[in-house]
Amino acid sequence: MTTPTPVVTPPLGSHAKPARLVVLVSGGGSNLAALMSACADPAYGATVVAVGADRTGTGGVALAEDAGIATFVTRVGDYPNRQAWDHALTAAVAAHEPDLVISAGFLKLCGPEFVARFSGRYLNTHNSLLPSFAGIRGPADALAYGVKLAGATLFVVDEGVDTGVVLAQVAVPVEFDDTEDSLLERIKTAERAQLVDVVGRMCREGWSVAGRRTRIGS
Ligand SMILES: Nc1nc2c(c(=O)[nH]1)N[C@@H](CN(C=O)c1ccc(C(=O)N[C@@H](CCC(=O)O)C(=O)O)cc1)CN2
Ligand SMILES: NCC(=O)N[C@@H]1O[C@H](COP(=O)([O-])[O-])[C@@H](O)[C@H]1O
Repeated sequence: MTTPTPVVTPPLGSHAKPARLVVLVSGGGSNLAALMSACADPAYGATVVAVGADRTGTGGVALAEDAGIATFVTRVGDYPNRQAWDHALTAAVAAHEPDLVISAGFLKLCGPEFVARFSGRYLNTHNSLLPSFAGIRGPADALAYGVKLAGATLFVVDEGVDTGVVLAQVAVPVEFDDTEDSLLERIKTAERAQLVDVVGRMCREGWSVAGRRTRIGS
């Protein structure tokens, strides 16, 4: 089998010129909070320039507002169809000229226009070890199946559902007496650390993609 030629993305940011992150949320925003906290250190190499949501009243948008970060809400129901919503979301994100777009608990599938506009620069953190347990019930599905390892996956979003190339994965044990909540919390703790670590390294060191294989740094 021939090895595909790597597509190399150079570092996006530095201490002097941090990479611009736009973060999309639908909920409490603990992943966003972890990123915001990391970005407070100039050596991290990135800054959150805007936070967007698909619904009103999210904790994530409240966190951003409290920190003086720009926010926007783009609701599917405010548009005549999904394509028009996708177009509006693309424009809302593009207005902030992001180097990276990060879905952190964003519970909407983005359409072809969005995925094409931010191709290769749109990441999602998902709370399962993909390709197992895609969708919006990852931890519950993992618990129901009885797997011994659960975890989180950071990947580059494509037009499929949780099918993009994998950038990083972290595993946590599933205990015999876990509930959905206890497992979710264990996953989220590991997921946040992974997100902060890998996004920072991508911004400072760049990354390569060869077919489905990826490498952070050179
Ligand atoms: N084109 C893509 N967009 C997004 C992806 C992706 O892989 N491809 N990942 C997500 C997040 N995600 C899981 O990680 C995910 C989000 C939403 C859904 C879904 O079925 N959503 C329904 C609505 C559900 C609701 O509002 O409660 C929908 O979009 O209509 C599945 C997986 C980020 N976007
Ligand atoms: N498939 C989408 C999905 O389930 N995403 C999950 O939502 C949580 C958001 O938490 P947060 O709002 O505290 O960052 C995260 O665990 C993320 O993996």
